[in-house]
Amino acid sequence: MAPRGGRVRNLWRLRRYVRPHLAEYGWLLLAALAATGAGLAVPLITRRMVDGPIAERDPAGLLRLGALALLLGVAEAVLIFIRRWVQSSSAVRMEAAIRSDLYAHLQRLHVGFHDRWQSGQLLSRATTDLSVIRRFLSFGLMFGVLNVITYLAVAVLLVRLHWPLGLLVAASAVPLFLVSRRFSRAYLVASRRMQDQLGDVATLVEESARGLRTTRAYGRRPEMTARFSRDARRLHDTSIAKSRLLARTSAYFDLVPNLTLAVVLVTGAVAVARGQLTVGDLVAFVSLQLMLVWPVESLGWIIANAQEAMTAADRIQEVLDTRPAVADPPAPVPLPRATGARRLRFEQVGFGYPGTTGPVLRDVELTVEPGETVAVVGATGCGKSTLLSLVPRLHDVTTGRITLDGRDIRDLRLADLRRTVGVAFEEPTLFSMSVWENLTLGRPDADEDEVRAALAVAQAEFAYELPWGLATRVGEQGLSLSGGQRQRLALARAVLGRPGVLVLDDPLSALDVHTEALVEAALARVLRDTTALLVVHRPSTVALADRVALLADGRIAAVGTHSELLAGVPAYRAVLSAAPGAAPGAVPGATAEAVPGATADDPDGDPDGVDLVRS
Ligand SMILES: Nc1ncnc2c1ncn2[C@@H]1O[C@H](COP(=O)(O)OP(=O)(O)OP(=O)(O)O)[C@@H](O)[C@H]1O
Repeated sequence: MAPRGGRVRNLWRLRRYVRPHLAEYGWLLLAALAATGAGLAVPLITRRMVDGPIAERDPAGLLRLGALALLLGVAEAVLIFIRRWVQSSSAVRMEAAIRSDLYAHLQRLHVGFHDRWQSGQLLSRATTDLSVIRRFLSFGLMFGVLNVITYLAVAVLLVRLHWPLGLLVAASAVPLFLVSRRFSRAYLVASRRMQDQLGDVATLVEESARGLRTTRAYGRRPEMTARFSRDARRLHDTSIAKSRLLARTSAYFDLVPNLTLAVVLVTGAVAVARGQLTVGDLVAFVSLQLMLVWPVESLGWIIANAQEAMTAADRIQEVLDTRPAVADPPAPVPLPRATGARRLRFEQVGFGYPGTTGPVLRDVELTVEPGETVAVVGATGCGKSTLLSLVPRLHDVTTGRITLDGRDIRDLRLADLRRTVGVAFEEPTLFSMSVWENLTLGRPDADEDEVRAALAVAQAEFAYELPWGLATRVGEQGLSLSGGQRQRLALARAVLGRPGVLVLDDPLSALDVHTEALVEAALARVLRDTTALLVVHRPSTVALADRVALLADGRIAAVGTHSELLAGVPAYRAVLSAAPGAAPGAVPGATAEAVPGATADDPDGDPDGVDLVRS
């Protein structure tokens, strides 16, 4: 949590969203001041009525002044209506502008940021926190300014009517000020705690909704419910404590003006009896003082609202102040638009996730020649997916560099890089949009023929059989499709438009043997024209690759053809035989029939595989 000064500054920094509405705010303030002026004039007219027409029994004068009071009352009502109408709509527009900037920023932020932040915390910032800020901009701020002006104006009028009582009323602001200071400090802590806990609950709800199947399948509903109840109870307790704090302070804010009123009534009556004050003066004094009750009573709410808005601004700025770690370089190097395969090279690449001890990848040296396909094989958790994620710059290398046609990928414009690199992840994500939109996510300009060709490669023509064909909206995260169908659509998305580099993380894992064979055959044709890096778990998929890189302990332990590695690197054989789809005790490709050119007892093979490492 930022220090107090920082939080005020964070709220102040949102002024750029208010700036376009400054003129509206000016008019609003003017309307509000006019309404307050009209309201303040009524007690003064009442005073003249009491001391004039009523005391002198002058019905015509009474009617005149009554009509004037009525007119002022109507004017006040109309002005308040206009103020509220305009006020809400400009605040909603400001909220929408902040929300779209926040969303755009979240989209720009690197993957590492999203790894660290709970989605519920982001969700609550984009919803609850922004609503708090909208309430402050539409009501809290305006009433804060207006109430101070009203208080000052009334205090001046009261002092002019009867200075000792006027000063008494003005002095009653001192205890109010002291209470509000203590209250705002305590309320700030409580509101930050509540807004954070709200984010935790949102995270839990989101996680539970996503993991519903797993929870049900493992019969963990009671545990999940208990976990949710615990967090919800915590939020409930904080919320109650916060409300009680406000209730206690509001009671005090109620008490002060009412006590002052009692003193004024008694002292005022004595003053009237002594002839120091007219009845009209006393009526006007009391009426004006009554006008202060609401501004004082609402003080607690306004302070609470301002504190919540500061907390919300603090939480929003935490996100907006995070700079994308992966961004366009200041002077991007152009990547020739040439279609066709690119040369991908890892030069002494090292990488470690922020906040973790020790690198995941070390001194990775690997070249994938144009048109070549290299499979990355290794034990689970050795860093294969991490290695692939470096190519589209989901993360940046910690040491060394990755080049594309000799250019460091960090020197390229991100849009150029990502247009050149087609990616399919282990977990195929589909968005709540049509199949067509999902497919053309990275290439909105793709035409029907290109989409058809991509679907053919991925054996995903089933998409045409969906109720509305490619216009069918797939459910949240594509849940209405099977795992294999989602994977094939994700593969089609990656190969769409024949990117110069293809990065596929175990793209066929969810497919049955028959479909896998069909996809492999089609993919083999695509791979001929592109540079590809594939993470492969199944031995059968290794056949797609020209060469294989064995990753162990974050290093490339061996590089060679499948048959070379099979023959010469025991660790490779061990990894493949442990892989799903490998027959127990036998590795496909260990015989010459399974992978042409492979021999189980390659005479040139080095048992350690050290000589096979080349790039
Ligand atoms: N976002 C992350 N933050 C911190 N550590 C991570 C993150 N993602 C992965 N790791 C760690 O990095 C290491 C390599 O993970 P990675 O997913 O690259 O392995 P992998 O070889 O692809 O595994 P698998 O074959 O099981 O998919 C693991 O120890 C993992 O715990």
